[in-house]
Amino acid sequence: MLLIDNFIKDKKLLSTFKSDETWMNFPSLNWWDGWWKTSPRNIMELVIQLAWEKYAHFENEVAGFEYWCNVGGPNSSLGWHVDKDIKYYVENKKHIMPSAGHIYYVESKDVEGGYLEISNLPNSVKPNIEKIEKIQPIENRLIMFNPSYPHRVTKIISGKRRAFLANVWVKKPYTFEKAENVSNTNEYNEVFWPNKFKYYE
Ligand SMILES: O=C(O)CCC(=O)C(=O)O
Ligand SMILES: [Fe+2]
Repeated sequence: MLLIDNFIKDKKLLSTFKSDETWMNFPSLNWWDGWWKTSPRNIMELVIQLAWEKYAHFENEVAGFEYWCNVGGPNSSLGWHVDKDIKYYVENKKHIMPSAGHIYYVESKDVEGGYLEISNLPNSVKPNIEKIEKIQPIENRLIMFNPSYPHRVTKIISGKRRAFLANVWVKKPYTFEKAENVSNTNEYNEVFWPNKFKYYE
C-alpha cells in the first residue's frame, strides 16, 4: 500500500476537482484506455494520469482504467467487499478482480467516521479485525492498494465524504463491453459525457 498526503499541488486543479459541479451527472462507472492511447478527456482522467504515471510503469501492458466516485453522508457505509468486474459477477457469480487501484479523497467536510479499512488477508479469508489497516479519509490524500483484498468503509457519523477511485485492468471488464460510461450498474445502460465534462485547462 502507498499513501500520499497533499497529492494535488496545483491549487486550481484542486478547487475544480473539489467543486460539486465537476461531479454533477457523473456516470456510475467509467472506462478509459489510458493516456498512452487516448489523451485525458476530462479532469478525472487527468487526475488518474497524474497518479499512475508517477507511481506505476505499465503503459501498453494494461488495457486501461475503470473509474468512479463515491459520495457519502451521515449513516452511510460500505460493507466488506473486493472490487470486481461487476457485470461478470452479477451474471456468473464469479470474481474477476483488478490487482491495483487508487482511492483519492476529494472532499472530507467535517467527516467523523468513514474510515477505509483494508484486510491483510485474501478474499477467501475472514478479515482479522486486529490486523486490518485503518485509513482516515483526509482531503487530498491518495491511496494505492490491491483492491482484490477485502476492504470496507466504516459508518460515517457526520460530515460529507467524497472519494474518487480508479482500478487498473489488464483486460477490459465485461462491464464496459457495450459502453465506456455506465449509469446504472444493474442495467449497463449507455450514457454520454455531459457537456460539463470539459478538459481541465
Ligand atoms: O471510499 C472508499 O474509501 C472506498 C470505496 C470502495 O472501496 C469502493 O467504492 O469500491
Ligand atoms: Fe472497493
